[in-house]
Amino acid sequence: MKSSLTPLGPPVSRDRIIDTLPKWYTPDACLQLREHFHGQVSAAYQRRNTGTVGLKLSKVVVVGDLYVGKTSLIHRFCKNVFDRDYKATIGVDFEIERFEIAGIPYSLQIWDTAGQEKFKCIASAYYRGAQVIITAFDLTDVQTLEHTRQWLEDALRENEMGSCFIFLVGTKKDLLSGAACEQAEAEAVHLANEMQAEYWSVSAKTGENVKAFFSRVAALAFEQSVLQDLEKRNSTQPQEWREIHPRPRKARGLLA
Ligand SMILES: Nc1nc2c(ncn2[C@@H]2O[C@H](COP(=O)(O)OP(=O)(O)OP(=O)(O)O)[C@@H](O)[C@H]2O)c(=O)[nH]1
Ligand SMILES: [Mg+2]
Repeated sequence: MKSSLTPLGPPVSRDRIIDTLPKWYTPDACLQLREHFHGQVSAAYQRRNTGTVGLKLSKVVVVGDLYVGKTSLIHRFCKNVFDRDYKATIGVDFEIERFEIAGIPYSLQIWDTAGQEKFKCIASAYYRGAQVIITAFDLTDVQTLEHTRQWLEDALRENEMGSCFIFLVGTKKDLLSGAACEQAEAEAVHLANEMQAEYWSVSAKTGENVKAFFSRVAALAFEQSVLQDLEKRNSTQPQEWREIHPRPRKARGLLA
């Protein structure tokens, strides 16, 4: 499907083209069980009526303890590399990833923040305006899972209630298998439900689930952006127009 909007820069690579809503990791902790884009969103992109969404840069913030693998996860996705040596992130860093979703150009600005306590006040200055918060922990270190509550609370404090999609991500999946992996995932799924987050297990080392995870993030953020844009434009239409075209569900309802 070709976009009617002129994308900024060269065409997106083939593996950044998303035509259908990517699936969740587990239905036990997932933000959206639908297998297809929301009806209003499908109708909007078929009519090329996605407003300014094609020009939008959605902010994604990745938080979590030091050494859990935030930078490795982002680098695996954005650059397809993995570095065994640890280099602490100082403050923040970001990458921009361009997608084409349902024929519409769409970009994520992925903010990588430092887990080290001494950089926390620099990093937290960048939490504001996030559409997606990714809280990462190390599947082999249960303490890092316990700390995700605090990371999420700090990130949410800088954002409007109900305005962010939340993901809980267990990293270093390659280091666990069998019962140990199942046990760690079960604890994480439990916490994800409390946080109203979607749960994913990934490995930056092997690349397992990394592309699937970010595709899911991009597609859900895209869908929410289209719904919000439609809602905004509907609410500025005259009364008679609104009666013919009912308002879409509130985007925050996607979390239910
Ligand atoms: N085996 C394995 N090691 C990993 C994986 N992801 C990261 N690591 C290693 O874990 C260490 C920490 O990774 P980073 O990505 O730098 O961690 P971080 O969360 O960005 O750390 P800060 O920037 O200090 O907050 C590095 O030595 C990585 O090579 C993984 O999926 N599997
Ligand atoms: Mg880092």
